[in-house]
Amino acid sequence: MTAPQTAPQIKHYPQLETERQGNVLIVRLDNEAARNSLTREIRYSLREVTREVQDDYSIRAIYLTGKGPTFCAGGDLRMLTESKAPMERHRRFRHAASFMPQLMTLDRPVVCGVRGVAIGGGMGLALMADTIVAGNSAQFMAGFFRLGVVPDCLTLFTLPRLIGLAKARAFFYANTTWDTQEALANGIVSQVVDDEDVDAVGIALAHKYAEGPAEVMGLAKTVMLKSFESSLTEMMDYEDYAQVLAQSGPEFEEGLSALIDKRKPDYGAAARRAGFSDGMPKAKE
Ligand SMILES: CC(C)(COP(=O)(O)OP(=O)(O)OC[C@H]1O[C@@H](n2cnc3c(N)ncnc32)[C@H](O)[C@@H]1OP(=O)(O)O)[C@@H](O)C(=O)NCCC(=O)NCCSC(=O)/C=C1/CC=CC=CO1
Repeated sequence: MTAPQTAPQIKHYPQLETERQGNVLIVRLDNEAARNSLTREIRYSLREVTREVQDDYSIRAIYLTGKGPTFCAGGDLRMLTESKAPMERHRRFRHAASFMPQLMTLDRPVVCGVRGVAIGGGMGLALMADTIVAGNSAQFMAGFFRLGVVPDCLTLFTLPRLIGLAKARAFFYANTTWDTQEALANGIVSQVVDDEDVDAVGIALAHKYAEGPAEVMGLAKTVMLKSFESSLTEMMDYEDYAQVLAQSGPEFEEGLSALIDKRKPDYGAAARRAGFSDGMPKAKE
């Protein structure tokens, strides 16, 4: 039995544009009129597409970006004028938040391309990615205290870890805006390119990541995220567990034999041959 050559199509989700390029999924926030703010539709769609990717190991990396000149204007301000009843608010925000841990912990590399403003929750969304490629116009803005809301979209998790507690406090308290050079100097973006090159560079990087042992990289990502809440001995255990899993999988088999044969490994083909492309074990070729 041979593996299918054409990649399965991704479902359509409201206010998201999705495109399959081989084993890379491109996801574009698609609500330019409201500056890609995090509407119910976008949050729901991000949650659902992340779930779909979670189950589909034929997708080996993601490129996330926004359509139009603004990456993401953060939380949908219209939500703030809706009912103030505490339980209703709680439910609404829990629902609003449900895509975040899924995207943050997705066991596949995520590259984010940012052009224009990434403010508040929009910056939070970008920081959930493994790597950010910024265009010249990119601006990373705190935004939360201007509005009188607590920083959310996991920024209280990601930013202190990325830049340290003292710098994160100052960033939020002073309602800071970083241009690309400041974002680069603070290490939240990996490179700055012309706006028109952001997609090409970001997608090429996602393909490069996808060429790697994506499932093994996913294990490493999961263990890395645990490092902030674990002791040294727990980390030894996680590493050990991840290593045993990795070395029992097709990607390690491929990596080792490619090294011995002095050829470039084809991890994608190895994973396809093993038949786990949609998360369900299949008969081997
Ligand atoms: C700098 C801007 C992002 C873009 O400026 P500009 O290109 O000049 O566009 P505008 O004319 O201002 O806006 C165009 C239309 O988009 C609507 N819009 C913009 N931002 C939002 C938003 N966040 N939610 C809903 N709609 C938005 C705007 O109303 C215009 O619509 P009309 O054409 O119909 O009039 C600039 O737009 C800007 O500064 N926006 C606000 C950014 C902001 O403060 N975001 C919130 C940060 S805090 C956060 O994200 C967290 C929460 C927490 C909890 C709950 C709710 C919210 O946020």
